[in-house]
Amino acid sequence: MSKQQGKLIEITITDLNSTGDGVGRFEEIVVFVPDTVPGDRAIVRLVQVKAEYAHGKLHQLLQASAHRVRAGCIVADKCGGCQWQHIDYEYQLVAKHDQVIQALQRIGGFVNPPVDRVLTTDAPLGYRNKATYPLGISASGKVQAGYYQKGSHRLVNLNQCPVQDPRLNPLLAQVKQDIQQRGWQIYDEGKHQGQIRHLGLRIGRRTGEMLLTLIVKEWNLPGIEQQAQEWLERYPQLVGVSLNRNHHRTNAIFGDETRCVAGVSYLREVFAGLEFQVRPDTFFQVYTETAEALLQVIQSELNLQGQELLIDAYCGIGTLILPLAKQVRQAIGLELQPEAVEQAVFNAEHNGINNVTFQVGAVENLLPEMSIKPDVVLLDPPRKGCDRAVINSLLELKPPRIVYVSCKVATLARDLKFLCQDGLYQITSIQPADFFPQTAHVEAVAFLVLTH
Ligand SMILES: C[S@@+](CC[C@H](N)C(=O)[O-])C[C@H]1O[C@@H](n2cnc3c(N)ncnc32)[C@H](O)[C@@H]1O
Repeated sequence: MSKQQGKLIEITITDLNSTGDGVGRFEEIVVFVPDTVPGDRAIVRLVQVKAEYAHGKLHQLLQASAHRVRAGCIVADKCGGCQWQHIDYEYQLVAKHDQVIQALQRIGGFVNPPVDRVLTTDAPLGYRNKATYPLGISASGKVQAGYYQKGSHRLVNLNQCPVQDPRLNPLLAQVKQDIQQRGWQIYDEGKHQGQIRHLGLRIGRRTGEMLLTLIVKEWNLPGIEQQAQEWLERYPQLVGVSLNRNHHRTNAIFGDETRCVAGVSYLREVFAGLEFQVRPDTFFQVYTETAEALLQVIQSELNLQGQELLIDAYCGIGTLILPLAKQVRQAIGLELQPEAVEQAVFNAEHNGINNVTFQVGAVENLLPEMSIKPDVVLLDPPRKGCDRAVINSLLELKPPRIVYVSCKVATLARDLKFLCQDGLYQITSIQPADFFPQTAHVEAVAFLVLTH
């Protein structure tokens, strides 16, 4: 038997899979190897062997691919935050384009999907406007913050992260020290004990305003008011410090309740020419500039004439619906999270947009109850995609145009298959966008028209 666990094999990497691992073949099986690139020839240690595939670990690089680069991060080989720091940026874009095509072909059954080049604003580092770091304790008792190692809950301690907006970095090391000095207990997920679980940082790219949030197990954190004031004084761009309580045994980061401890409970950001207030606990696209470029593609593709009724399902704090509302007769936003809707209502009023209303609830409950006939439905669901009830309502409502914004192409492909069954809808184009450089994640927008 030539494929035992632990065995060293020599392979050539020919592909990348959807989670970002290199893919090669050894004898009759497929081998997935993190940290490799198509074109690499390598010695790989088999770490898990199944009948038709195996997982391997890079042991020695014999010949480096032409697409391999030196990572822009010193912990890139350990940290699970990025998968593609070792791949040149041009090739990352090519790989993401392929990823979208493959998902549409394999999962959606589309033979020749019309996928455009990946949209990018060409700043593959220093782009993220938000960081949420799990906290931990080192063997010597030091407070740590960082990301988990690939496939584990072991923390890789960071004092800076090259994909984050560099203005957030100075806070990281100092806040860890302050937590240590205050003697606040770091949460232990095994025992479900301790006080602080995560450190959240957020920045308005255009305004420079920052928010600091501690995600805590219980509200009681002695000295937090004084510490929060000290942080506000030390960092003039920091406009608010909040606590968010998550007292559940869960992998979800944020809990349901957020309280501002010092300063204000939101930062201001300029997006598509509008001023938004963004809270620590509501969704906002992490790459502001590319999200704005994608919105321009949506606007140009839709070519709205001012007469349309638009529904934005999964509208968040109004990032997409508010700029679009200025180009239609009426807009309706649907959103599950009450805090996001509250913020969306504020953002609409603040920008003088008065042809938009919002409904709080799950799209799968709200949409089937709607008796109106929208001209355009915009969908921007979380990674799991649309509930089947949402797809069924769309098949009944038959809006002439659907725009589907997705952060997971597998569920996009699944949902497009349902919408295009029997030829009811046709995809006119698909625009991928690089919202997450250095990672294997890709955003994509599909434009659909009703055919009959
Ligand atoms: C990917 S975000 C998009 C938000 C917004 N379109 C934007 O660009 O900022 C998805 C949003 O859907 C909301 N959401 C998740 N599940 C939902 C559901 N079943 N019904 C309605 N909204 C939901 C989340 O709270 C989140 O605000």
